[in-house]
Amino acid sequence: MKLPPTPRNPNWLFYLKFEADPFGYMDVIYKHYGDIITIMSDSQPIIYISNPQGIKEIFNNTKEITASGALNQSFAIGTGKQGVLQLDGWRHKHRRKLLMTSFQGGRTQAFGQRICELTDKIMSQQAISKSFLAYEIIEDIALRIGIELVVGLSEGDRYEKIKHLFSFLMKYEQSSLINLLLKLPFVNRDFGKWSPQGYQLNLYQKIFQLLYSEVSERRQKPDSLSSDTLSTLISACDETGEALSDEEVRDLLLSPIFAAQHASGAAIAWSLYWIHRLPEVRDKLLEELNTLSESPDPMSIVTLPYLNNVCNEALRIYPTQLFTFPRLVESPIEIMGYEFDPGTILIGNIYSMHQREDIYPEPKQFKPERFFEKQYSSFEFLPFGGGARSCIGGAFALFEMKLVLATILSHYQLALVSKKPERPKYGGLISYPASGVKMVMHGRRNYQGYSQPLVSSLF
Ligand code: HEM
Repeated sequence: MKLPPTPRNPNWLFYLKFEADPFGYMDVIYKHYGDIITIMSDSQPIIYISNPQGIKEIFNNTKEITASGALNQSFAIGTGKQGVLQLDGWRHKHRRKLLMTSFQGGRTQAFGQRICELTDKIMSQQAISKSFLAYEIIEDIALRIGIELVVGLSEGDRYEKIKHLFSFLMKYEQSSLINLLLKLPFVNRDFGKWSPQGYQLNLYQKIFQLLYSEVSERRQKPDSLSSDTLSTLISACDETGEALSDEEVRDLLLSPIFAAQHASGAAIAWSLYWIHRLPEVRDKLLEELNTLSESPDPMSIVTLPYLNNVCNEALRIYPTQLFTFPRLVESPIEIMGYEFDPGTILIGNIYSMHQREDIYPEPKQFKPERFFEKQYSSFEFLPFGGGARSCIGGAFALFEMKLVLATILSHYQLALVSKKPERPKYGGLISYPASGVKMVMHGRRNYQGYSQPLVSSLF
């Protein structure tokens, strides 16, 4: 089997360069080796593809390529052994469908007003003229929305504990020191709760226990009026007609909460950054928001075309998930002139796909207009992946992005503190703003954009 080209660096140097500047290094690799490359992991070839034809094969060829759950076992530490990421075949399909019913259509639409209120409540707590890290605030909003949507909790002791643990875990895993320690093979073991990995496992165990208790209690007192994911799962049956076990329900809740917190939080923070870095984008967006009534219905916000394209462009230029989950070649297959044996791993390289100059002219420029000018195929623009393992929360994530951004933009006057570009950092699965997008609030904005004078004593 002749494999696609492999970057010449030894693996340790490859990972070091990627860690230091993930997007810059991927640009260099694309320029030197093209849109299909091999990275060897021990003796296992992993093929990264950033070509629409190749991506189409990964998403659509379900006969020779599977979305193997076994390849996602490393995430089980945070998502449990029976999480949707770890499942295969018909069981994966069935559980996906169950989860998707709670993230789609009327259920999420009814949640729109709540997203706007929550965003306004958190933003109104920011002091005027004092700087704050937008990524931290947005992550808090996204996590609250995620827990409420998935578990149905918005207050109380258990809610506070769950929220605190998810938030603390994210900070712990994004800390540069912990990240470095967890990469060292002789440190990355469970030596009890005083070791970095043992401590991390202990935090996950606490989350698992809290969610398990919530599942068991809700099973005792089901509420037919609740529309959260937990309610959907406890009233669902598996393929044999039996109810899902409490443990399985708990595992199925975990990856949606993590995704809502991490992926949505980073995507909204990146959008805020671009909007405030480019005054012409912010002004156009405000102009569009000013066409709405004073208290617009959330559904009129989500149909705004420029807002839609700002979100798309933010997801294009810095996609929060750089790669699709891995896929497994099950029988010999040819992709882009290369023949792959069973056992080869294929990954869609979302970032490099979104940076192709032939598809996105001036790819480094943030230009929402490009989405007015061209209709991109789902193999060219793929922030939510595609095929058998495509994002189950993609539609909800876009809905949430638009409502959070519209609420912030139309009610608050914000500015970036620094003129320096914000660097992306890659952690675990997602890329996020390395310095957290430092911003300052100058004041409130009234309906139609008239700004209110600064009255610090109000806050
Ligand atoms: C802007 C926010 C988000 C982005 C950019 C994003 C992106 C992605 C991507 C790229 C994948 C992998 C697709 C593939 O391998 O083909 C994925 C999978 C997934 N996403 Fe998202 N996501 C976001 C928000 C969410 C939200 C809000 C939820 C849940 C509420 C969610 C739940 C999931 C789950 C459960 C999977 C795995 C599906 C499976 O294993 O079948 N994501 N997401």
